[in-house]
Amino acid sequence: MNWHKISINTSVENEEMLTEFLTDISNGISVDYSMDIMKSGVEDFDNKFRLNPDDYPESDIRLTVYFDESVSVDQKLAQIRTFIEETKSLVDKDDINITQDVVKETDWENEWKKYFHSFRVSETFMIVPSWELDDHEIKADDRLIKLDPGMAFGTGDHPTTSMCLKFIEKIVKPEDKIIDVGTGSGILTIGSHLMGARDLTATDIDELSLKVARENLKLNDIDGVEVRSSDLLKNETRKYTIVMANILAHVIEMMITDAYNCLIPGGHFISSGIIVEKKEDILTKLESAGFTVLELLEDNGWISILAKKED
Ligand SMILES: C[S@@+](CC[C@H](N)C(=O)[O-])C[C@H]1O[C@@H](n2cnc3c(N)ncnc32)[C@H](O)[C@@H]1O
Repeated sequence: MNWHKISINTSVENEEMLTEFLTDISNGISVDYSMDIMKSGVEDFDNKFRLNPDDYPESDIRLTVYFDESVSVDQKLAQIRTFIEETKSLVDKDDINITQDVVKETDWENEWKKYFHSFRVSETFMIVPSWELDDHEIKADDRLIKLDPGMAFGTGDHPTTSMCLKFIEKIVKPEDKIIDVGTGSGILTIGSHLMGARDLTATDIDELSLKVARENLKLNDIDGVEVRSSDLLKNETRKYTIVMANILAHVIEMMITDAYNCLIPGGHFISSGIIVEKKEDILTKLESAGFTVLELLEDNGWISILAKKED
């Protein structure tokens, strides 16, 4: 099915009037705020919403409504234009910008496949999307991570993920017991399996991510991973040789002490998803929990840390 999408970019002063009107003539409305407005309204914005800065509108706000294909979009556009013309209390009318688009329902699932292709993440790790498995050349010592990320985070092209894979390539051994906290697409667990590790636990708080992770493990012919729902390391009683987590800095902060307690002496903590501005904070917290920081990687404003619990 196709949907008509109408977006209106305007000043924040018009939000209330337009929202009320658009709610009346549609089945639902979404409002996006500019980066500046979000920053002023959300405490700790950089930590929480920095992942997709391009998603924010350039105008103060963007109001978006959808109509199914049976509705006359021209009629809806005319209604909206008349409302804008006739409503005296709306401000900056010349800067109200209306755009219209048609969205195919199936595209939401498949559109991104056009942009996601095989690529090398580190010396030996290659990411290969499931729809490109047959048409790509493999070097003798390449480690292929076959992936269909679906709606879960973790295609390997985000620096926070690729830096984790570089640490995994460097330290993971077959005898390791590993927990991948916030597994997303399962990419770090698959990478660890390719390094020979077999005692693997992958957790996430999000059910959809767990489903995608299970599918990706299957795609890579990996059995025996414990995939389960969990909130960070709360209620974790097992001991591991490696804890890895690519979440955001404020979440990493919350789990540092639990990570230390879940590791055997000599165990490693790989943490990622940390913006450079939080670097000193996290390093201090790691050290005061008892970790020794072994290595730090930095890429595009993000850092990843390899730390060790001393023997
Ligand atoms: C940035 S993604 C990382 C995905 C993948 N590990 C990677 O490196 O690409 C963070 C993941 O952590 C999960 N997450 C967020 N908060 C969590 C929590 N409190 N407990 C467990 N998982 C959490 C999210 O659902 C998401 O899948």
